[in-house]
Amino acid sequence: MINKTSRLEGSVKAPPSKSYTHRAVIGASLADGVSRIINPLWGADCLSSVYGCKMLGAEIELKKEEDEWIVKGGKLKTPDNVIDIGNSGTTLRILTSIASQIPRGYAVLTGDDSIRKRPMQPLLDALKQLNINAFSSKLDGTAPIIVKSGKIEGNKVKIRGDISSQFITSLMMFLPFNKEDTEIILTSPLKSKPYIDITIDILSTFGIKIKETENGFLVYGNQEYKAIDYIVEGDYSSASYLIAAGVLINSNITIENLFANSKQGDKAIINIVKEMGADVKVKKDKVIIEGEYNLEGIDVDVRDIPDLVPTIAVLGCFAEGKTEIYNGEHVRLKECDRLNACATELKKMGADIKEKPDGLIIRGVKKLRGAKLNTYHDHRLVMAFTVAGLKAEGKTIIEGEDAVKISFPNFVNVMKSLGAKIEVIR
Ligand SMILES: O=C(O)C1=C[C@@H](OP(=O)(O)O)[C@@H](O)[C@H](O)C1
Ligand SMILES: C=C(OP(=O)(O)O)C(=O)O
Repeated sequence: MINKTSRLEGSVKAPPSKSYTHRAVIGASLADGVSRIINPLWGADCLSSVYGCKMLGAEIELKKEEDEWIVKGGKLKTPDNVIDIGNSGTTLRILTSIASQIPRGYAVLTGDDSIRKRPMQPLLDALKQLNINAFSSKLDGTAPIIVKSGKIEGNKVKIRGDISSQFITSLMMFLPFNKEDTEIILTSPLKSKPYIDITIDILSTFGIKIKETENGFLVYGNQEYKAIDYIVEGDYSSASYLIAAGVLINSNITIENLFANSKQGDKAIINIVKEMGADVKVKKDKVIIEGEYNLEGIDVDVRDIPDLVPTIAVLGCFAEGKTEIYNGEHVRLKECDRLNACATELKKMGADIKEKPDGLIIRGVKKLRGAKLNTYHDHRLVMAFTVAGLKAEGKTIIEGEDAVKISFPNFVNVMKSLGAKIEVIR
């Protein structure tokens, strides 16, 4: 239950990056040797990657006190059971390609109700072009996915870029095992590109080279992952809820562990709130928010920042005039249809919000009223709607609050430490 909060104060650390943690643990599992992942995200999605990598042969020790994961990788094995990756799209997509490199037999990857609806066919079709047999058990392009052990063949693969960049990340992480250099050719414009930049960035740390080309990417063949020590940076998508709360409520807060030179696309949240009129201060490794701002509505292209949509939708509700979110067709393909969910639920608070095929049009009403909101088992909706609840008149009940464990397990405590009036009712 959330109550209107009139002041936020204090200093908090942004949780570690979900995207970097996934790639770090999977890359380390492919490297012959021992890697250390320092400051990993202990969120359920990243633990799904840990579990999947273990099932595929990595030895991983999770050291809570040291806040480190020790990964001994390099030898893939045939899993002795189905791999249940829970709610994590990133894990499902990346491990589908990797699983083809087990020495013999099959791997089966599945997950929860939401994951078994998320698109996989473009990746399955791409793998087929490389002589890898992976298919949907229901023959409808969704998990469970059955992957057959096989040798990569060919030097070209075509894939569309507009459904999920995770397909391309997946290919990038497995193609170093091809004997030949492989060209990834995009057949439609790439969305969520910054996540590819994250992949290329961390893969270079593992010693894997990828080149951007005119039509896509070139992954060099016959490359070996090398073991590394890796410190995971803070997560801008998770920080977006803290930043949104900070600019909407009278605040004096500092969010540490956010690096100004990060490759994360979601650092765009800084420019979005600045453009809306909030004078947040950006330092080398932190963001400072002081005061309370009157925000103005803006148009936001979310092609490369799909995960910020719920945050921007909430900001738009409290801004003067119109906020338009566009280029976000892929935002419907996440844990739930987030465009529809934002429109449906924020309306319950009195928001003026219209759904379009590729986005939302929000007319700021300045005042929302507390309501009972469904969050569709979606962590980002829980966090964005919490921010709306802190600014709304009266009480807001957020159903399914425990979904925050996916990407920001201590979200409620962090918010409470800043003074947010939140009570968890179980
Ligand atoms: O590769 C990643 O770490 C991610 C890519 C994005 O998905 P899409 O590429 O499917 O848009 C993003 O929404 C997701 O939360 C994380
Ligand atoms: C869509 C998300 O993650 P994934 O695709 O890994 O499930 C997310 O974290 O918002």
